[in-house]
Amino acid sequence: MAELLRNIQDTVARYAAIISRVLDVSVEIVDGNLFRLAGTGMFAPGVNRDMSSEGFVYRHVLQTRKRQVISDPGNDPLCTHCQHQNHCLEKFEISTPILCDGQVIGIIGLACQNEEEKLRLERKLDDYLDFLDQISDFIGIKAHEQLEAAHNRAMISMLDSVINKVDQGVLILGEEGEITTFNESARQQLHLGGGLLGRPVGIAFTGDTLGNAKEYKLAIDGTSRTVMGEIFSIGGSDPHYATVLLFTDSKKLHSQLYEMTSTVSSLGCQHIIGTSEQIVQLKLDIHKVARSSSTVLITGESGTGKELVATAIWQDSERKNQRFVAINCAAIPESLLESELFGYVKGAFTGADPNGKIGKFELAQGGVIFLDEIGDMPLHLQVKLLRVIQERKLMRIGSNQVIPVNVRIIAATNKDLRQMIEERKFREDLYYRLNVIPLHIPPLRERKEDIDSLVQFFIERYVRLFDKCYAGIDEQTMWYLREHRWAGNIRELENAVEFMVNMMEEDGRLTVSTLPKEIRETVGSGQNRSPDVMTLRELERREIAKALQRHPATTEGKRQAAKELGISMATLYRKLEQEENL
Ligand SMILES: Nc1ncnc2c1ncn2[C@@H]1O[C@H](COP(=O)(O)OP(=O)(O)OP(=O)(O)O)[C@@H](O)[C@H]1O
Repeated sequence: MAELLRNIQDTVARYAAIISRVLDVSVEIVDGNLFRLAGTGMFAPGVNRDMSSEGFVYRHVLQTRKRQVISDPGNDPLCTHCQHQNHCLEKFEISTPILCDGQVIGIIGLACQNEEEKLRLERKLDDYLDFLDQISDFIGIKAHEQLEAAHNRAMISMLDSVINKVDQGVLILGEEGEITTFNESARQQLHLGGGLLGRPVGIAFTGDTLGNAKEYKLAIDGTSRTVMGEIFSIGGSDPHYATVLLFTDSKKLHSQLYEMTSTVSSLGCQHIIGTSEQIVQLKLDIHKVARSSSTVLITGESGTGKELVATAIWQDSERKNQRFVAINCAAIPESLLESELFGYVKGAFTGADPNGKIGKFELAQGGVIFLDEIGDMPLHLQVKLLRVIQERKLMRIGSNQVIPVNVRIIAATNKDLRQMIEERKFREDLYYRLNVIPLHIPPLRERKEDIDSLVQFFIERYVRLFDKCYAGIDEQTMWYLREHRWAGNIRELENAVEFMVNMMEEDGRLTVSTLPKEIRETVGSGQNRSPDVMTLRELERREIAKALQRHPATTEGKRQAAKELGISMATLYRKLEQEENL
């Protein structure tokens, strides 16, 4: 504060000159540290000088904040300690404080050097004192403005650094809707180059509120962008700062939501294990269908890899860098499925999350939606889904806004949809809309030749995951795995291998004893076969399994099993080998 006047030294000098010209006396103006900023007449040579060792009267003014008029310099009590007390050149003195926000920031000092000047001043003293007070006020106001401007500059620079730290986009608009301030996030989200300042922005509320944010369409340079955010009116007097828009680009918001909720792994065709003719053909088909946007219907028993095939189509397609959003129509309560699929806006219906929700279709915009267990979709929703597929548009529940949909649909089911159509549980028109590209995944029991490679694949996966040392798997154990019926298909096989790796002994070998009990029992007892289709070969397999199960998985155990079966060890090994090569 004491040095405030130094920032307006030119102004101070101008006022000193005016006073001097009007009153025709010597004038000086010092700041709060008694540093002379301006001087005329006898004070002119000492401008920019530190006067703190003198100025006894000034120090008194600084303390009392009151004007001092000294009509007999040298003899006044305030002059007692002054070094010039006995040879003072001044005949009359006036010291007027300059105040800013209640503090003395400087003093206007006026001195008469002869009696004539003194008489002139004394004659109209009251008028002159008023005049000095006014000039002091002017200087004080100017200093206050300076202080405000510096304060505002500091605020703006602090605000700038704060808004550049926030993730949200910030646009500050002037009264005419032109951009007056923006942050880096706004520039990036709106994909705008330099020169944002001054550009007009059209803001239109779409009518939808999701979460705490409203949805707006921003029109800048003829392009429209959808953002979610809040608008505040600043309400000050500065026309450059009328409105603040805090926003997140809808696409960014969708990505954040997707990151938070998605559990899908981006597995491609190379992760589909199997060398059977059916799997090789399936991979070729995936590669072909991946190129289009046509709807795909994947059928197959539970655990055959329908979701894996869906992600492989996505990963092989041009949409691989867009989102893959999966929804299991059987796992979501019927009452919630519609809002999960299409979303809803704030206040859409009672019982809903009051904040609204973005639907899976919207989340998948530009990418792929995987409708798993489509056979479990209730009939009334089948109608709505059909409409979205036909019109490629949707409306959030409770909203009037039509949203264009650019999403590839992949549906999957383990149900017989044709049968369901006959039973009037599935709409025929929807079936044909979905079944544009049908892909069927055969169950594992129809492609037993894939079992070995799948087992190896899962052993490697779980050995790595559990950080175990693996030394190999017994032929006899493999035989059990090949013989099992695998009602749960690959998921069941994977679980079995995970169990076995958990049970593995210190020696790192997977033996019959590590197999899940159920597999040992069903294969051993032949329960995995239907009795009326049992061939001689199967009968033989069954008996061998039973005999092996009765003895330990050692050479001696095998010798005893062979003895019980009435065959030699060599024949037993040959038969096990034949199974392996099947
Ligand atoms: N050919 C395969 N190669 C490697 N892993 C596979 C294969 N097929 C399926 N899997 C794995 O098996 C498990 C089950 O597969 P997925 O979930 O895709 O089956 P699904 O048919 O969609 O099952 P559901 O009908 O129960 O939804 C997953 O861990 C998947 O990665």
